[in-house]
Amino acid sequence: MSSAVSPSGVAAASPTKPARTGDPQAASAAGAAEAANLAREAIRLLASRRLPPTPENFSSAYREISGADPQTAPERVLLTCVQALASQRDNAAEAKQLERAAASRDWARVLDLLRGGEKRETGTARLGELLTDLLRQVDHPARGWTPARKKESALRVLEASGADPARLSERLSGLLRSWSGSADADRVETADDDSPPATTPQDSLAAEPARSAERPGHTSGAAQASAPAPASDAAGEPHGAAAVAARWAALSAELAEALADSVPSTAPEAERLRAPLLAAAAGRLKEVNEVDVQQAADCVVGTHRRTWAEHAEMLGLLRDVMSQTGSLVEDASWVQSQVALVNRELAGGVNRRALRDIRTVLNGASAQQQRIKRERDEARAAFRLMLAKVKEHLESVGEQTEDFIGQVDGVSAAIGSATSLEALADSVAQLLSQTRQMRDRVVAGRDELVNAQQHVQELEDRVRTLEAELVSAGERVLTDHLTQIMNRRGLEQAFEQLSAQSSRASDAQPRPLAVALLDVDNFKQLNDLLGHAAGDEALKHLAGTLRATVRAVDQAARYGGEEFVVLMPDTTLEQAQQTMTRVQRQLTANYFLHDNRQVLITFSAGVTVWRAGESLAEVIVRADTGMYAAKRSGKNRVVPVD
Ligand SMILES: Nc1nc2c(ncn2[C@@H]2O[C@H](COP(=O)(O)OP(=O)(O)OP(=O)(O)O)[C@@H](O)[C@H]2O)c(=O)[nH]1
Repeated sequence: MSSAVSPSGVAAASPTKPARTGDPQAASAAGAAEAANLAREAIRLLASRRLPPTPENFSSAYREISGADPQTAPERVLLTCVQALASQRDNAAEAKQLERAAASRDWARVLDLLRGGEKRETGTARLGELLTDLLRQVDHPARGWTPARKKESALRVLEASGADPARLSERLSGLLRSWSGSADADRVETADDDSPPATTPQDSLAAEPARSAERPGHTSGAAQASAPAPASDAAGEPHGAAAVAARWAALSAELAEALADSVPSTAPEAERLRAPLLAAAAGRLKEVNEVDVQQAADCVVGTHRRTWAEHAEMLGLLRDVMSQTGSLVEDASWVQSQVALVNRELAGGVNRRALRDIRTVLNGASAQQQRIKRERDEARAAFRLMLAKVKEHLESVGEQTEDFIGQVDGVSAAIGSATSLEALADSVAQLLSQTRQMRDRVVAGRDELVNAQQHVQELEDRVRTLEAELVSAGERVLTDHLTQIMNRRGLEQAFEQLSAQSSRASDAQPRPLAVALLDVDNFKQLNDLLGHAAGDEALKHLAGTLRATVRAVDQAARYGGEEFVVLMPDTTLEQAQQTMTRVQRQLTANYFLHDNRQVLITFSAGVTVWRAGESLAEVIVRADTGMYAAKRSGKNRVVPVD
């Protein structure tokens, strides 16, 4: 849930409009805990529906869960949200500041901290917020700042900052501070500007006729058309306050358009967020309100922040890969598989957790590789030593054998010429002693060789074990840590292989690849009744049953949460349906045991057959329609989709 709830989203949800009717002192500890749980559940619900945690969405989710309006206990709810956000901060000092500000009900400070903090690092991320503040504040007169003067100073900042978002952010921050009376506007606006500051906004504008409106590629014609008709000079050029108004209308339109362009198309409700901004870009400023702009800005800021964080993570990962390549070249196949893994991650759109996983694996693998290298070097040295010993031994055996043969010949001659029994006995005793010595030397040499060979064997075994560990470290990144079956990444890899295999099928030998999507029935209820840990065990039980029931060539994966996917090569739609029904029967025969109680786990599934050229996501969407049909028609069934 932490990834689904963006800090900026919750910041927008709560502190911007804190209700002031709550009575925290009257609330009992139990009531506060309940409110905290409800708030957490509300945020979870929003995350599961992929809705941004705006004040409206939050209120309706809270109402849906509790049946009550969160406005009845606003401060408690707010406090819970801020505490949740604080607990997600990496920076302990920032987390403490947040908690302290929330505890003292200093919501303005909370908002400031939520907006400041991490975003200070990224000029781009800050920009969305600054532009929102700028739009919001510009029409409000402040001490020493008429709206016209504000607009004029904003124009100067924008024009003087070029295309550098960090510079623009810094200057806009300064400008906003100066509007609120805490800084010198001219210093901020012209900090590294060579041109002397204009004496008045009007002078400045008169000296530089409507530059922004003339910019090539500028698309705010509609905005200009709908702005109040500016007063014109003899040449037809607007001037004075009218010129300011015209340029401001153009600028607002440009800003709105830029903000609309920055809302990523993948964002939930992207079209809804973009619509009011596009209306503003077309000059229909009345259709836009503060909440719309704030929501869009939050979305843009959140996306930028994630992108920057992922970017930083990716750079770190690439650095790791580069620094590890040297030590990994010993095992080229392993390197290739890891490089393929990294490439796949990068191609599929990076996300922080995946990158962090890969990084951990690569770091572990690098250390492992170093150990392998060391032990392999030792094994090689021991082997060389053993060879040297064998050679030495063979040489000495050769010499000794020659000596021995000489001695035996000598003794034979002595035996042949022995004239007495005593002389014969001496010669035989000599022969026996020489034979014994020879045998002792052979045994000693053999023992030495056996020891050396054992040592080499041990070292080789160790290298083999380490290499196997290295491979399993690579595989770990493809395995779901809870159920020990494949995770989504593993599934993608298996799908690539099996779909390629299925593509090679001929008419004479069709190789259909069936895909099943399973979703556990009433899993929330199971979690609620038996606890989350039991829920985890139930998932493990299901994964184990799945793996044990399908064929070895079938690939089962945890797709996420309580959803599983099974890829079944060489399987028709009908066979796939039968297989999933068999898994269901197996689950009823093989109950999940919790505290010695039998708990029946059922699932609903959709099955379909992959069509050539389809992506994994596409075929899963089709299986998903079957799964939903199974849920709607009473659950615990399998629905095939052609
Ligand atoms: N214990 C546990 N629960 C999880 C895990 N992942 C997701 N869940 C929970 O699974 C539940 C899914 O709930 P719903 O999507 O409402 O689905 P359901 O209760 O199974 O309802 P139906 O699908 O309509 O049968 C949520 O409560 C999630 O918190 C997990 O890894 N472990």
